[in-house]
Amino acid sequence: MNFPNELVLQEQFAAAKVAVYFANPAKTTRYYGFEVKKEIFEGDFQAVQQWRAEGHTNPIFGGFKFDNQKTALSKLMNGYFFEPQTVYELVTKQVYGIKQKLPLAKSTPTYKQKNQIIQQRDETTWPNRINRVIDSLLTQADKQKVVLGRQRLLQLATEINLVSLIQQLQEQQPNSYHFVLKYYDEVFVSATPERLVAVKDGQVATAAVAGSIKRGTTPLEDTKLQTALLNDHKNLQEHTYVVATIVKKLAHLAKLDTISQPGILKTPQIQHLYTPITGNLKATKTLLDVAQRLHPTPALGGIPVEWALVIIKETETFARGLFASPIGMIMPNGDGELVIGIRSMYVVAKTVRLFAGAGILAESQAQSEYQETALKMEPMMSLLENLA
Ligand SMILES: C=C(O[C@H]1C=CC=C(C(=O)O)[C@@H]1O)C(=O)O
Repeated sequence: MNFPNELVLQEQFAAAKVAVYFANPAKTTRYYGFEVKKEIFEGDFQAVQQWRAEGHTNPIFGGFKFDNQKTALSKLMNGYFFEPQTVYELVTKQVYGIKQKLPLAKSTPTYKQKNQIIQQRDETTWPNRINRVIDSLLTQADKQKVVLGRQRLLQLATEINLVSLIQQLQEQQPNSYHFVLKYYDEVFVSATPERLVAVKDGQVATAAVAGSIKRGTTPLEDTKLQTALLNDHKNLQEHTYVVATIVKKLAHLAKLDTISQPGILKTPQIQHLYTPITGNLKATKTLLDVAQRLHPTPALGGIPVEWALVIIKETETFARGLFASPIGMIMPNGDGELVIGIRSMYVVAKTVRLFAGAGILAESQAQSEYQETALKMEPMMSLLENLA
């Protein structure tokens, strides 16, 4: 049997009952997995660890739910992992010193008209709720940060074309991980720039991604915004909290390399403060041990974390499910990669929920945090606006 080309895999994805597509930011590794060999619903870290230890021959894909809140919405959003019956791995090949980039699949468009967003509803009370949280941060010196999210509800004219969705992701979001998980009529999509943890051959890699600003419309404006972000007190503080917490939490699991000053991570719509954190994982420790220890980092939860989780529950109007959660892949040998389910949406037929959050500190301005969440919804909005 010939190895199918990527378009065939995308068509298989659209036709499958259960499927996954997972790609790294450079798109040098792209996975497609189809149909269920084994699955687990609502597994927490321990349950998935145990389920995994029973053995699997193929990689496992899926995600955890963010916290202990359950959503009545769906099975998928309450946490779902599956071992596909078939997994295809498309990898860039090193051909005698020349790195051959894998060509991205392209279908000849047969459509005449793009899908349309016919209704949009935002949570307009969000800034008021955020102001209350800012007030309580101002009066409690021991509470530093909480990441609060909001939803946007959309109605589409027609159901999503999944072949077009994967192709548009590849075209529009070159610097992010892609994760598309399909379970019957439910689909969760993320174009996230944020890695929670990758483990390979005893090496662990994570990163702090927190602190954001928009992209400029010209190279000059873009550089000015980048400089502003690198010198902005609120964003630097927000970022420092995340780095310090990750380093502290990893101390007994890994021997970390030296941590550098924050750099910049750019996606087409937004730029972030970014600090990669790497090291040697202690023997006997696994990807899931590290993920359990780190989640939720203060880039998705807050400081102190227990307080932040209560504020999230009180302030947000929905259970997060896979939004802001560890999602990704675990290899049969226990290595793998989990990323964070942000810049994401949840689709059932023609109804779409977009999610975005922002780090709230005492010095935050509710209105500018609202704008930041709108910016973080842009990747999914732009995807939907261009779907066949
Ligand atoms: C919660 C989100 O972003 C987090 C990740 C990166 C930067 C963030 C920030 O600058 O606020 C957030 O902590 C989201 O995109 O929905």
